Amino acid sequence: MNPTIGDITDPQPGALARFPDDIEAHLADAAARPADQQPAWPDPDRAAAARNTLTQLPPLVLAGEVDRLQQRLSQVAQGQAFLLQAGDCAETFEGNTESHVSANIRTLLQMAVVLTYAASLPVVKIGRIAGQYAKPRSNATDALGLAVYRGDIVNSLEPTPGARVPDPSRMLRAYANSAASLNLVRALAGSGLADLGRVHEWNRDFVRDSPAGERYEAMAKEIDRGLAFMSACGADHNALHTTEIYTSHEALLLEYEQGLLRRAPAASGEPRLYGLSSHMLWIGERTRRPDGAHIALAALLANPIGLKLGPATSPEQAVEYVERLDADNVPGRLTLISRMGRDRVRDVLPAIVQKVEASGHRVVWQCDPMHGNTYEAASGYKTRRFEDILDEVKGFFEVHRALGTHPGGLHIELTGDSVTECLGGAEEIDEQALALRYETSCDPRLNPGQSVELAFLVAEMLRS
Ligand SMILES: O=C[C@H](O)[C@H](O)COP(=O)(O)O
Ligand SMILES: C=C(OP(=O)(O)O)C(=O)O
Repeated sequence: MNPTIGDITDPQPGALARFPDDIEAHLADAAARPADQQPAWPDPDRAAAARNTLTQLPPLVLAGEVDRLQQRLSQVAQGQAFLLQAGDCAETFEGNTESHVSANIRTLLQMAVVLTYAASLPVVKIGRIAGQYAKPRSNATDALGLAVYRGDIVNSLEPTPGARVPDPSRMLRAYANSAASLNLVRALAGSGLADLGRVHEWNRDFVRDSPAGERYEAMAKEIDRGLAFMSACGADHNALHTTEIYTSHEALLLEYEQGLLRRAPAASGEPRLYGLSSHMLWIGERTRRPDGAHIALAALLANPIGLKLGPATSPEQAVEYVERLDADNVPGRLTLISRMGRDRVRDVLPAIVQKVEASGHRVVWQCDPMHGNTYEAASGYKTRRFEDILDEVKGFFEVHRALGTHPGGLHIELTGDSVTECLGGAEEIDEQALALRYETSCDPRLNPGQSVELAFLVAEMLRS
């Protein structure tokens, strides 16, 4: 077992009113709405106490950083940049190690270099990191009949009844773990790991070692020449050796998100309400009921917001969400993350894109090719096929090409560890191989080889 950061003692619950009356009234309204996927805390007062502690701790990110991401996403929405958002399905406290965090960031950067080159556009990089600890689940119990694991911020994966009891002190451990990984992410973004030459060197290793490497060799060589050219021109040191990496997670666990709300001056100078648990927050497929607490909270925040849209979404509903979550009509304020499944994306997405574009709102269109393509293998492992993932991305590009809209980004579950959780890819992982290194605590992730291969294949799509 890796050491985990210890619990923080809960203070007594105190007065929660921290904001001007009108904001408190909106927050009270949001909190009173139906909230799906929340834990049944055995002692709700302890959960309130943990939330109170969070209100007194430093925010994890700063409003200025959130505003900068908003500007970057506004470029994506206007077709001037591409968005790559990726990381673990579920972070764990035990997995919050230097090697795991660095490997995930390294994989994100490797993909980003290839996409930047192919798209000839800046790539905005957002990790599913430093807070991706809460999971929505399909069922309340697991195959053993135990209360289901809802992410390390709620309960433990350990298969015992006691370990599955929701424990509010885990919110404080999640905060501490997020602070630690965020600290590392910030350092990595400003240090050698982000050096473009070094990242490309890893991609060259991938091209050399991968059974499918030959196919990507020409592009890797072009990138070599591009880097040599930039360096010969004396391109700006910062652009070549450091990068910006933003954080995101699903805003699922309401007490946690409420505890990290802060009012801070926005870029305009006006104070606004931010969710400072992360730069970007998204609302998941299972918690996006229009009258619910999650959507109401997201609507109040100054952060860029993501919204997952599954295949049952109608174009009219999509427009309602957009009007609600992008009331001020800010390009890139809302990222619509389609996760339709490879067999539905070509049928369902076009009408949604057309109707939302016609509404005049400039959203980021992002494809999550993971969550609509999950199934259970005969061995019982939850998995996804690389070819299905690729096909959904292809469908997403086809839809946007046909409509003349910008296929703005990808949302991927991956890890920098060499796991065997998704089938296929150049390594041809088959169902027997799943057992070799199946480590996810929730959904199957692409491994580094599959992730970089996907980036090269998407690069081909971007250039075609
Ligand atoms: O990551 C996403 C969800 O938490 C997940 O797909 C739900 O998984 P389940 O169907 O195993 O509960
Ligand atoms: C749960 C997730 O996705 P979705 O809400 O799309 O199922 C996720 O991205 O972790």
